[in-house]
Amino acid sequence: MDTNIPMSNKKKLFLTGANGLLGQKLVSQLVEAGEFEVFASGRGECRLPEGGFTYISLDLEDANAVKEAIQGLSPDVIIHGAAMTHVDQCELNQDACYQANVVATETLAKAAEAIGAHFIFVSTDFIFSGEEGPLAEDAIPAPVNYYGETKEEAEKLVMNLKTPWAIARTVLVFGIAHDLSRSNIVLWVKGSLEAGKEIQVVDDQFRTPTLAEDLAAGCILIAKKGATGIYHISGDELMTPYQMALEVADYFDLNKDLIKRTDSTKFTQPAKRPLKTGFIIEKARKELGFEPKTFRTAIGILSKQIILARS
Ligand SMILES: NC(=O)C1=CN([C@@H]2O[C@H](COP(=O)(O)OP(=O)(O)OC[C@H]3O[C@@H](n4cnc5c(N)ncnc54)[C@H](OP(=O)(O)O)[C@@H]3O)[C@@H](O)[C@H]2O)C=CC1
Ligand SMILES: Cc1cn([C@H]2C[C@H](O)[C@@H](COP(=O)(O)OP(=O)(O)O[C@H]3O[C@@H](C)C(=O)[C@@H](O)[C@H]3O)O2)c(=O)[nH]c1=O
Repeated sequence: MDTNIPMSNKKKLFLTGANGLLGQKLVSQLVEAGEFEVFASGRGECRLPEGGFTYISLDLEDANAVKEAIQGLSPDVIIHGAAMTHVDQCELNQDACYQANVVATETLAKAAEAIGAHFIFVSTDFIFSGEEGPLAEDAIPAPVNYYGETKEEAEKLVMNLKTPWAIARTVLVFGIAHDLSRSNIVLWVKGSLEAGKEIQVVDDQFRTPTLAEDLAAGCILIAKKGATGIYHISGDELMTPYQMALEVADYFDLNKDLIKRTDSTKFTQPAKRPLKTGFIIEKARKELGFEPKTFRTAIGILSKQIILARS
C-alpha cells in the first residue's frame, strides 16, 4: 500500500479494456496499490463499481480520439488489454476482428511511441498451432484461427516499436467481474451443472488456465519493473477442459455425471482451437517474481467472490 505519494509525483498508467474481465482486475489492484495515477479507458459507459481512478470513455477504433487522449494524458505506461475476444465471432466477422485487434492496437502503439511510453500488450496462446505444448516465450507462432492471426499480427507491430514494449501472453482466463460481455470456463461449467444441464467437454485440448487476478498481477509486475520483451503469464497446471470441469464439479459438489467426455473430432466450434498449448512460466517467475495460484485455490477465490456478490 503506497498511497502516501502525492498524486502529482505518481507515474501515470493508462489502460484499455477497463470494463472487461482483465480490465476490472487491473483497476482494482492498481487502485489498491496506489503506486500509479490510474486512467482506465473503456468503450461507452464505465461499468466498474468502485472509484479511485479516472475513467475515459474511448473507442479505440477512433484514431483521432486515441491520439488526442494519449497526447493529452502523456502516460508513462500503457497496458493494452482491449480486444475482440469472442473467438468464434472473430472467425465469422473477420473485418470487425481485424479493426479491433490489429488496427486499434497499431493506433495506440504508435501514440505510445510518439510520447515514449512503456507499452504493454496482452496476447494469447492462440497465436500457436497447438501441435506441441506447453510453450516457452521462444516458441514459433502459427495460429489456427483468425483471432490468433490478428493477435500475432498485433504482436509483430508491437515488437517493432521504438519505445519500450512488453508482451504479456496468457491462456484461458477465468474469473468473475461486473457486467461481463462473455462468460468463461469456470462460470460456464458451474452454471450448467447447477442448472442440471449436460455438457460435452473436450479432453484432448491442453491449457494452463489462468485466474484473472493473477494475469492482472503479472501485467502490473511488468509495469512496475519497466520490464521489456515477451512474458508468459498464466497458471502453472497443464489441464484439459474436461479435467477442469471435473475439478469445478468436485469443488462445488455438483453432479459429475452431467460432464460428458468428448474430443475435438466430435466437439467442434466455428473457429478451430489449438490442441496443445499451455505456457511454461519460468521466465516470468525468475525475472518478475510472478507466482500464480493453483487451479483449486483459484476456484476457492472465485467461490468467495460469488458469495460476496450475492450478499
Ligand atoms: N479471456 C481469455 O481467456 C484470454 C484473453 N486474452 C487476452 O486478454 C485481454 C483481455 O481479455 P478479457 O479481459 O478476457 O476480455 P474481455 O472481452 O472481458 O474485455 C475486452 C474489453 O475490450 C473492450 N474493447 C473491445 N473493443 C474495443 C474498442 N474498439 N474500443 C474500446 N474497448 C474495446 C471491450 O469493451 P466492451 O466491454 O464494451 O465489449 C471489453 O471491455 C485481451 O487482449 C485478450 O485477447 C488472452 C488469452 C486468454
Ligand atoms: C463451450 C465449450 C467449450 N469447450 C472447451 C473448448 C475450449 O478448449 C475450452 C474453452 O472454450 P471457450 O469457447 O469457452 O473459450 P475459448 O474461446 O477457447 O477461450 C479462448 O479465449 C481467447 C480470448 C483466448 O485468448 C484463448 O486463450 C482462450 O482462452 O472449453 C468444451 O469442451 N465444450 C463446450 O461446450
